[in-house]
Amino acid sequence: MCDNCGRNSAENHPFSYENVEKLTKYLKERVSIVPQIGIICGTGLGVVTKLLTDSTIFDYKDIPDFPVSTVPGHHGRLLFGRIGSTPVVVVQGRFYFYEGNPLWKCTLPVRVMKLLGVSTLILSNAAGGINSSYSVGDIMLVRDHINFPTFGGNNPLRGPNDDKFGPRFGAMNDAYDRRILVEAKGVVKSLGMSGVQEGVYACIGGPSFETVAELRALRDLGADAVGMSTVHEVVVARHCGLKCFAFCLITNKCPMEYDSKEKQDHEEHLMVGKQREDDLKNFVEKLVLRLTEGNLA
Ligand SMILES: O=P(O)(O)O[C@H]1O[C@H](CO)[C@@H](O)[C@H]1O
Ligand SMILES: Nc1nc2[nH]cnc2c(=O)[nH]1
Repeated sequence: MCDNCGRNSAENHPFSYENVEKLTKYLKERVSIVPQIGIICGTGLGVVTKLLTDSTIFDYKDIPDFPVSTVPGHHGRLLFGRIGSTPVVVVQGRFYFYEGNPLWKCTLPVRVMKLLGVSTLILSNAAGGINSSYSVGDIMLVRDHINFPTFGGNNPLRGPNDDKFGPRFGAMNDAYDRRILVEAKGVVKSLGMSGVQEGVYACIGGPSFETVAELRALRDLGADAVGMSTVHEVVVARHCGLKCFAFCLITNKCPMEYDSKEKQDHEEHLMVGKQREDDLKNFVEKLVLRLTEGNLA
């Protein structure tokens, strides 16, 4: 029974704290790892799962009340394991607004991770490069975001606030943890990685990609890259006190001119992820180790 609205099924309306607790209990009873870091895999970025040792895997369809993924390239699995000695949980299979999900449902995995014990979240995504200096295959460390759905009132925290998760009104000027960003830059340097940028990610609702006029507007508003995810997860993560770090794989250059040859194509975005797999895997592995060693996780 939902405490917020009194209805029976937890499937079609916001989960109360108790609903999420129940869901989390199901997982806790079946896995001994208490994850410290949560990782959300973006489109084509499932390579991170290869880092896990000692893993226990749940298909979403087997977890009572958990939504299922429908987007190609997203497996729909929750994986528990270790990266080095650090206990982690990996979300492989996002839920998107454009699939018809309300944002509270898109962000459910974040609250599940919180109640599992996670304190730091690493989010990744495939994004289009708006900044003219970006190339396909670049990695952009996210300094900040522009949450367009929220400009229109569509925020995952809309509706009754559950104080057990966090306060009604929350600051977002420190959405992306500065100290983790500094560590991430240190990892980039130590690995000698090239093609790494730092910038602002804009989220639009999708699933259609942007018009040229929309892309120019996003650029003029300060966006360096654009996608359809991540920001609502960060809103919910910050609400419940998780530290956040995010990075984008630039899978395409956005067509900023009417005669641009660039084209946005989901299958191609998956391919670019494959091409940068090794770098992404090494980056996440080293970052997790650094955060643990530096007591930042
Ligand atoms: O943000 P992630 O999950 O990487 O997915 C990105 O890739 C898809 C488009 O190819 C969109 O869903 C966009 O948001
Ligand atoms: N909205 C949007 N999402 C993406 N995901 C990967 N590339 C893009 C893009 O160009 N635009």
